Amino acid sequence: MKIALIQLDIAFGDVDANIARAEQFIQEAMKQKPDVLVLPELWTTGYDLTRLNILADEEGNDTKNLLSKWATTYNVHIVGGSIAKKNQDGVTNTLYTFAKDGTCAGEYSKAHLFQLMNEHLYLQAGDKQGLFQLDNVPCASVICYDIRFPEWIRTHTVNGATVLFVVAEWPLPRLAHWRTLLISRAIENQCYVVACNRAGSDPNNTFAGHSLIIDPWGEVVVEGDEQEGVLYGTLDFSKIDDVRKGIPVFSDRRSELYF
Ligand SMILES: NC(=O)CCC(=O)C(=O)O
Repeated sequence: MKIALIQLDIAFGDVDANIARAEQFIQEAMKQKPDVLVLPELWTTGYDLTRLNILADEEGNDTKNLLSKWATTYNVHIVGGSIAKKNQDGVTNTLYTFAKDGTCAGEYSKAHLFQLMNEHLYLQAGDKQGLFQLDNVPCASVICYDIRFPEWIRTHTVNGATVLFVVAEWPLPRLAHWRTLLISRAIENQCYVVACNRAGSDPNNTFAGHSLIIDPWGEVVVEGDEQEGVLYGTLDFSKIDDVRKGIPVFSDRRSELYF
């Protein structure tokens, strides 16, 4: 499975500009014929939280139509970052995955809201797991701060996920945490971690970039720098079986001892 990570520099609150820029990068990425494209967190609006009442996408309908169209037009699966989705209870930070046939393969709303960036003031938390399949590969998606909750990630891998997609707007001052947490999640879950962060700045933060693909042994397959751009990497699923056979963490778990 060949992956392209679109490490976008998101224009603050400018949905049309972000869609146009993302499509330029998608066209560039498709020259390498990836199977899966990944976009970052809140890629249409950025963290323009005070204007979400006008910017958020009603029921995610515009985003779903766009991702479905891109998936069929470019013949590629899309882990569609996340967007602000407006529904009757408020706004969620929601990730849609579309398969190349244009169908929605998964929907996940960020479960852990990040208070340092005021998410709790403007967003509702999700409460459902992010499991889905692409080409019969069991996958899961989570969003940014979720990676600080190993028990949440473990819930997904115990339920079968072998590829963990992470979409993020992770600030530069905590770059070391980003790398360490992602590598740890890959090692402890013996799964691929495919993590797409944004580049650039907004009025409140400078973001880290450093999108990463990490294999089930914890080795970095590819890592970006802080600049906007596209990164490519290939997942070799035999590595998951090899690592899990060598150190059988899942069958050695003592779930009766844990919370
Ligand atoms: N957008 C986010 O969830 C950021 C999370 C973050 O920066 C962290 O340190 O955790």
